[in-house]
Amino acid sequence: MRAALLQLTASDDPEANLPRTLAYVDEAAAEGADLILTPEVTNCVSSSREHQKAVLRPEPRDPTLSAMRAAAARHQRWILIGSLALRTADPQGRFANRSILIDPSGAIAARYDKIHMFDVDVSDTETFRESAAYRPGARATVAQTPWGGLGMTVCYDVRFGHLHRMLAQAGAVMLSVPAAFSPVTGAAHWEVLLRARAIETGCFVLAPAQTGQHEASVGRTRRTHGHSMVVAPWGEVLLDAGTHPGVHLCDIDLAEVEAARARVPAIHADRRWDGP
Ligand SMILES: O=C(O)CNC(=O)[C@H](CS)NC(=O)CCC(=O)C(=O)O
Repeated sequence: MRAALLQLTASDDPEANLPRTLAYVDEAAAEGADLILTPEVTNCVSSSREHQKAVLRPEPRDPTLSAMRAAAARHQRWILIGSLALRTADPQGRFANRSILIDPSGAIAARYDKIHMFDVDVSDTETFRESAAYRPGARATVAQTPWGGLGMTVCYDVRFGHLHRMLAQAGAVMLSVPAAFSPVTGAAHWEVLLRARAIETGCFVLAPAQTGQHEASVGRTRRTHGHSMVVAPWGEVLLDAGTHPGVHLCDIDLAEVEAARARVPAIHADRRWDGP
């Protein structure tokens, strides 16, 4: 199976971001990718709630989603939109941070709303209150694909190891971790967290990331860590995309999942304790 991770530097303008994303999808399809993955908030990286209110749409009217569904059908490939920021019917006006899997007919195969909100003071200058803008999801999702179960997560979820273990126990052989990681925590934690999740679960970890300096017409600009990554179930880093935007390909042999789990059966046979 050939995966293509699209590393993006999205701005806060969904209309301006879309042509670049679609050009990368075309490139990935031409390179023979079976599954094309994009980062968290593919449509809009913004720090301004007012701006988001003005530019975001609910799922049925989101132009990025419509265009990606058409692209999946045109190329007959699977596409995982790492996430879209979407309007919802939430009475408090909060958005959804929603990961969406599209099948090769262009139909939506699965959805996952990010569960863990990044409400963190990383440093004096880097503070995040994701829960002020987004409504957290409440349901974990393992999507069925031709290559086996795909456990869907988003960004900060990567720090909650039990979610990933649960996804693996529910049948995941791949975990998607689309991200817009902060540069400070990225440098310290990103790779080791992804490798830990892969080793603990015996899953392939597919982690497409936002990278670089994100242009913003409103509010403060943001920087992200980049380093989109694929990690094998034994823990090897198969792909580290560095910090340049673009299409990054990685060939994956799903037989490695059972091989790793047979060598160290921590996810199935040797499990004894499921919490208090
Ligand atoms: O804000 C949006 O529009 C979309 N959401 C994000 O970019 C989120 C919240 S700010 N980013 C993360 O979860 C980074 C986690 C991270 O960096 C860590 O765990 O260290």
